[in-house]
Amino acid sequence: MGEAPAFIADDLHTSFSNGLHLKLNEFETATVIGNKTYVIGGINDPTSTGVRIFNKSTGTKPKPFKGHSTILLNKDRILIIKTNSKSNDSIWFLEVDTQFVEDQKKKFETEVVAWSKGVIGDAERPIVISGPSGVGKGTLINMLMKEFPSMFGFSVSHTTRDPREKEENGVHYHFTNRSVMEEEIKAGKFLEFAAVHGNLYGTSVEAVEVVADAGKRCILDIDVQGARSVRASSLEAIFVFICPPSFEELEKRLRERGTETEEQIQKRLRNAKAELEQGKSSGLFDHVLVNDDLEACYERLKKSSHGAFELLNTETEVFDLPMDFSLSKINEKILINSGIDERRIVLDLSSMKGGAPGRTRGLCMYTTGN
Ligand SMILES: Nc1ncnc2c1ncn2[C@@H]1O[C@H](COP(=O)(O)OP(=O)(O)OP(=O)(O)O)[C@@H](O)[C@H]1O
Ligand SMILES: Nc1nc2c(ncn2[C@@H]2O[C@H](COP(=O)(O)O)[C@@H](O)[C@H]2O)c(=O)[nH]1
Repeated sequence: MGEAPAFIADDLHTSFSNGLHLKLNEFETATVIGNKTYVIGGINDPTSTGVRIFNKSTGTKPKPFKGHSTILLNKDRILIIKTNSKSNDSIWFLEVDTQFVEDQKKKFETEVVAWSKGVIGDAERPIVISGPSGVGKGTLINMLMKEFPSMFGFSVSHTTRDPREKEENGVHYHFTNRSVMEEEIKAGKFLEFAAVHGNLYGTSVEAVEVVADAGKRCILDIDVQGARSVRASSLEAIFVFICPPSFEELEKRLRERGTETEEQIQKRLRNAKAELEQGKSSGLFDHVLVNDDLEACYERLKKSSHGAFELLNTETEVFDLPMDFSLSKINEKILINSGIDERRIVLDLSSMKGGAPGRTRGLCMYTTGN
């Protein structure tokens, strides 16, 4: 029996215990086994009994919609264009064999397909900043956010550690507890997570999406293990490692910050040794900066994030897609030919790149003709 992840067709409105919504055709039955739904029967092909297999799907799904057209792209994703919709909510992808789907398959050890929304416009590569505790990552990031508030957005991580004085939930971290976070990790909500200095820390997919959706470049402050996970993920980031000028200076900064107990400081310093070795030698990082003089390091950080200071194109025109259209593909351009007038809408996929998992940016859409 051939097994292919299936696209869920029109009129998605029956719910199954595995969270799947679909409408069965006449004479079809649906059986849920684990996270797969087997739809058997159907009246479309009288010569055989069709079997459709609906696998576990992940990502933000589109709201149920009636009309759509599909086109297969590179055999790794299906492009779905909704009819009678606004251009900013018309483009969806069902990823069947992308890197993101492969990652999810490994994680869940099951077949997975993933929805991702096509987003028109650009999103610059996120910046991952790592380095031992107390080296000055947060200080440098704050300087960047203060100088360029509309350009950079901070990825607010989840953590199971207690908030420090002046730390706000949802601003500095999403403070949570271990059992809740473990459940959310199992549910695939995290792009990366790691046990750091005795607590769990993680970057949710949503934390990155929120920043990208605001048209800003995302900054992640995460440890070396997290950086390694992000490097292996579908997020195309720039990786920067911050070193102290000496171990003694690192200890001094950590103590003078005054936010940890002596026991915690000792633990962080022990971990710093391994982190410094990995950071400097692993080839994981694109840039290694020494934070001796703060201003000088900040200037080098800005240079490392090359391209970051170009203006982001966040303004995109919104227009209506027709009720009826046909699709054709020429190279990297999808032509949406209106069935009613001479108007033709062009979707240019040539610069297609991921701003965040579950979101595809770098798409350009424009109209030609009347
Ligand atoms: N170049 C510098 N020279 C002197 N002090 C610095 C420098 N950079 C940062 N600091 C100070 O070092 C302390 C630690 O900095 P910061 O909190 O930014 O570190 P961090 O790397 O974000 O730590 P953590 O990973 O624990 O969050 C702060 O008190 C900060 O003011
Ligand atoms: N892997 C991840 N590491 C993270 C994340 N958020 C923060 N961190 C790192 O944890 C340590 C300690 O942070 P602190 O706020 O308790 O001092 C530091 O190295 C951070 O970079 C995350 O989401 N994932």
